[in-house]
Amino acid sequence: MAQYRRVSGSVGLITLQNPPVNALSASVRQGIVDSVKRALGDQKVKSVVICGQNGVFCGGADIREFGRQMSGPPLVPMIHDIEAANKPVVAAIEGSALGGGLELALGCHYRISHSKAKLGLPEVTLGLLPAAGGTQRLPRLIGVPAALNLITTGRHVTAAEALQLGILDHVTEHNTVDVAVKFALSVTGESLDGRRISSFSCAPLSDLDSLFEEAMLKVRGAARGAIAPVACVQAVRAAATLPYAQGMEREKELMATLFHSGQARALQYFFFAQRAVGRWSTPSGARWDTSQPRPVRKAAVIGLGTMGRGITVALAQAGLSVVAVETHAKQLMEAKKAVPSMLKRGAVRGGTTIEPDSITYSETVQAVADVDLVIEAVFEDMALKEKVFQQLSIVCKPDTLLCTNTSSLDVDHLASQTRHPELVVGMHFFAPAHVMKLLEVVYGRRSSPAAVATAMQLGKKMGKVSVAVGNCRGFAGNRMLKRYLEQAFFLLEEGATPELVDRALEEFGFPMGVFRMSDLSGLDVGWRVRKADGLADTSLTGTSARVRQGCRYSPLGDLLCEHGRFGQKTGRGWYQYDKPGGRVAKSDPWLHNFLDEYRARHGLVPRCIDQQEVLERCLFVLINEGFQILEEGIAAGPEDIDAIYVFGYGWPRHRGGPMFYADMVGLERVVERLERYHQAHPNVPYLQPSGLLRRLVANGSPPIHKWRNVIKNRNSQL
Ligand SMILES: CCCCCCC/C=C/C(=O)SCCNC(=O)CCNC(=O)[C@H](O)C(C)(C)COP(=O)(O)OP(=O)(O)OC[C@H]1O[C@@H](n2cnc3c(N)ncnc32)[C@H](O)[C@@H]1OP(=O)(O)O
Repeated sequence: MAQYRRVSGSVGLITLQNPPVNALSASVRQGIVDSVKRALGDQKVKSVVICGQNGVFCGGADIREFGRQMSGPPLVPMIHDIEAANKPVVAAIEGSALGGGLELALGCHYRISHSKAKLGLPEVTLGLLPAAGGTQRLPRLIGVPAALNLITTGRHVTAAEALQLGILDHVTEHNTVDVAVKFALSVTGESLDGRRISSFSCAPLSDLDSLFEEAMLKVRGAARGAIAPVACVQAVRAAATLPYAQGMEREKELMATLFHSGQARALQYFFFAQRAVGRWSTPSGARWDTSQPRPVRKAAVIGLGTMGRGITVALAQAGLSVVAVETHAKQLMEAKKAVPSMLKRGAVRGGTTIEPDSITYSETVQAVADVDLVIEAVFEDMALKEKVFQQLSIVCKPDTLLCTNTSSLDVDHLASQTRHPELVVGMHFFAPAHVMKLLEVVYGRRSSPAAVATAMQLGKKMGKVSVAVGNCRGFAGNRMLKRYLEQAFFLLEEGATPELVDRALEEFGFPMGVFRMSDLSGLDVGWRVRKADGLADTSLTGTSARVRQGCRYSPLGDLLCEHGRFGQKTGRGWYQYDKPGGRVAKSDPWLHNFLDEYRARHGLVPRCIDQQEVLERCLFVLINEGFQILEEGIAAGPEDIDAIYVFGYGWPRHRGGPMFYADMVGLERVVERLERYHQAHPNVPYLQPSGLLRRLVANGSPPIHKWRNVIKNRNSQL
């Protein structure tokens, strides 16, 4: 809807009304069309102001309408009619002017904004392009290079930057609508000839071809197979080379290729999925809207290795005062140097300032006596962690929340070491902890709703996407990853190479394939866990070398570690590097010989493995574990798993996340392929389709947003 009224005698004021962000739904567009017509037809009205209710100009087209039959007046002619009006139209921008919202403002003759507003054309992040004239008007207004940057990245800019770029005419600290109305009065009757952006030409550039070639190269490099950024470059090129009307045709044509694409569906699903994970709940009844978080002003970190340092930085960046504890003097000294420089680099990147004395360092756990929350980040060793939790339980205030940054250990067991198990939760950060967006908040059997709510809220304050998950080995992310890694090892045994497997995964859209990723994170990490679990026994020979607990097992990773090949840190792993710590992975003949010898030793006849098999084996088994996790209630919904994989494991966002990908591929096909692979590898039980996956197929493979109903029905029968 849009409200229309006349103010200050001669100004028609149009207010968009569609809470919470005044998205341009069919009824809002109809309201705008009707109001503009009224204003232009009213002789008493000399100028027009368009604003949005509740301090938000407009969050853009209504994304929820995209998957449906479109109705109501289309955006392009609506904006065209505003620009063609013979009375000045002023956009009064507060809050956000994004996507179609900014495109609407670009159709106005003047743009006035509050200093706190954010502007941008984020359509590319939804798999689209700004197809309401954005790709044609913005380059004409601010020049091709700046428009390319905004349109291909979708980044939001502040009002100050928008003013500098020339998007805005004026920025105010006062009531924006009042300022815009006054301004509209002041320009009444003035010529609008120089105010219609569609009549502008793009500022000439000396070498347009090389500018666009470079832009295309950059975009293709960063897009990892996403098609929208490429289409954005093509559309801006049309603005630079064609008259406006033809440019608009090109914009429409390019949008048509994107609009119904699987990538657009995936990205729009993911937009809502990110918001859905904020509405968390746990089986014990704790919920985002009813569980009260506790205030956390002062926090502590125990253990200042790589993770602890990152967490310390992230806490300080969130404005908390932090006590950083490390009992090893050398490690403490190193951390005292490293943390301030990490903070400094972060401040430069983010344009922020950090209070230098917000962090105090200590060599003893006693220093955490008065903190509100502790995050333990010591070495991944249960005995050590037990000791830390026992100590914390004595030293801390009785109501201090005790969190563990374990990546797989039992949170309930750690809680049992304390006097207040209800105040214990897992906070599983991803390295580097001050950079990576994902945080798994792991609730235990006894974690109180307030404890979960506090950890979730703290994560948000730290700029993380916090996902609540239940307690199990590896939680959601690493539990699924284990199956993916196992399949990758099995593929090597059967004839694949690390290069082949990695290429398939990288072409799928992962920034790194599984083997390059293992080399980066260190092969010794998994080896240590497998040794602790009694799995990494390379003394076994014959058939028993490749079987553990009755299931297929590959000792390849263990053997590599025994050769001292820990990945990048030792200069050798699945690949070779020019030196320890080197970054550029090169194919390693030693490794290929090693694989040949290994296969010969175990009587394995290598066969040709294609990329499709790599993707199906590695991804479908990971997805299958995801269904198992949903079945067990470890994750509340598919959106949680998808957010974990996109934000924590490099799953390409334009493929929506593993669970969305399964929906796209078709659940029946996933079941069929898993069954086939299970038949071929009967000693790999995880290739058997999970009960939930089968039930969804039996229920006619409902779309992903209906899966929760099937999960709920099952749980209510238990
Ligand atoms: C052939 C057809 C041609 C059509 C041409 C189309 C050209 C134009 C395309 C577009 O405009 S696409 C949309 C572009 N806009 C965006 O991408 C902005 C998306 N929104 C945001 O970034 C943020 O919501 C915000 C506006 C910055 C506000 O952030 P805040 O943190 O305050 O609130 P949120 O929790 O994010 O959102 C609240 C609520 O509103 C829903 N929502 C937000 N934007 C939209 C939207 N554009 N359409 C529909 N719904 C929207 C959001 O999902 C939240 O609801 P819940 O999911 O929590 O229920």
